[in-house]
Amino acid sequence: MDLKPNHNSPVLADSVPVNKSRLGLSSNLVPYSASATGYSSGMYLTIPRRKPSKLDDVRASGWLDAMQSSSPPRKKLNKDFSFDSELDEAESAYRNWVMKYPSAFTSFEQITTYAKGKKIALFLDYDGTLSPIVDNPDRAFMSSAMRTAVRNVAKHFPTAIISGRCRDKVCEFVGLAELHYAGSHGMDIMGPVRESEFDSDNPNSIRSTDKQGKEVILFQPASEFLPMIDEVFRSLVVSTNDIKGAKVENNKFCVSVHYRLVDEEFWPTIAEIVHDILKGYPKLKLTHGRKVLEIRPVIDWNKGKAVEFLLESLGLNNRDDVLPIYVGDDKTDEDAFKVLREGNRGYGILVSSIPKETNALYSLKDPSEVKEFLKSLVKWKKTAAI
Ligand SMILES: O=P(O)(O)OC[C@H]1O[C@H](O[C@H]2O[C@H](CO)[C@@H](O)[C@H](O)[C@H]2O)[C@H](O)[C@@H](O)[C@@H]1O
Repeated sequence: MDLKPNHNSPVLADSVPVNKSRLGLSSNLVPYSASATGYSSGMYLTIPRRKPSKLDDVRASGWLDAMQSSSPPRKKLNKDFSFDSELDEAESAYRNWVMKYPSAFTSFEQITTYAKGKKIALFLDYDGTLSPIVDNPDRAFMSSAMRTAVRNVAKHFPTAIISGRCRDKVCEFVGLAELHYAGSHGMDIMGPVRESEFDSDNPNSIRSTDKQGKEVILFQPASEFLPMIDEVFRSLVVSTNDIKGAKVENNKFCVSVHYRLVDEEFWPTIAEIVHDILKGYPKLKLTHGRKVLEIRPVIDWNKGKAVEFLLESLGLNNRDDVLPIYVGDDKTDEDAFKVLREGNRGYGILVSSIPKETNALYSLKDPSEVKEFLKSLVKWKKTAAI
């Protein structure tokens, strides 16, 4: 089966910009200028080397570059108070990008033609996909129009939310009991019980009940990391306490360190703090999100694996008559796009208003386009059923 739209779709890597430090040319390997050199007591010219600082560590690891590139640059006004040519360039770059990753709207017919006779399974990320990105993560509410769109779509297609947030928090934000939820980037899944698949010996899989009293399976592949994550969360809260605007969020199996409201001057300090704490925890790793550093266990589990797990528990995995669609905006969603893209299993839709490297096949500009796309799916399903 060929799900690809009509474009060459390169599989691309991490979008951290390439610079000297990523190429291993860290600043302490570069000779200093003449003014910094001196003669030793002997005859030889020596080049004093600065002791590598913590800042070098975070630079060399590419963290600072990634932090700086984790959100679109601000639009600039020129002295005539009109947007300068950078904007035109940005627009034309976006137009070129959309040719490579067509809008799921303009390709709607292509998508639905392929979906005819198939069962669509829908996977939705939360922040930046169902809710717009806002300064305060505790106030990233979904509009009631979006909630209605998600509720309606879930009446026709099995629908799951897969978020980096703690599962309870994202359940509360979405507020729809009829959906399936995976929190902590897929490391905390509440899915339906499938007797045939339930492995009672698997310590990561336990039977539980949801808030409505329905029997469910809780799959938590990183459960052993809970005390460690909690410890790191507490250390980070203490260490970032004096940095204005910094916010540490406990997402149960991972921790988010937000720097959206931190003055850029202090971003290196945030990076150093996280870097230092992580040094003591080799079983934890760092990933980058939208103005957020995310600490999570080094386990082979991600949003892509969560999609596969949910498809399996819904009895929809490896079926030619099933079309999974995943909509997301962030780097962590790339794992899910990749799973769907490899083996032409389904469609990934990246939500972005700026060009980004992605494994998705289609794009949508922002959450309001996501809402319209969901509504269109419902409309199509209703007319297709007549
Ligand atoms: O997988 P997601 O549902 O997209 O969650 C990823 C992270 O989203 C949240 O942070 C982001 O959205 C905030 C609210 O708009 C914004 O303030 C922040 O800068 C963004 O990074 C959430 O707070 C994190 O815990 C999630 O990991």
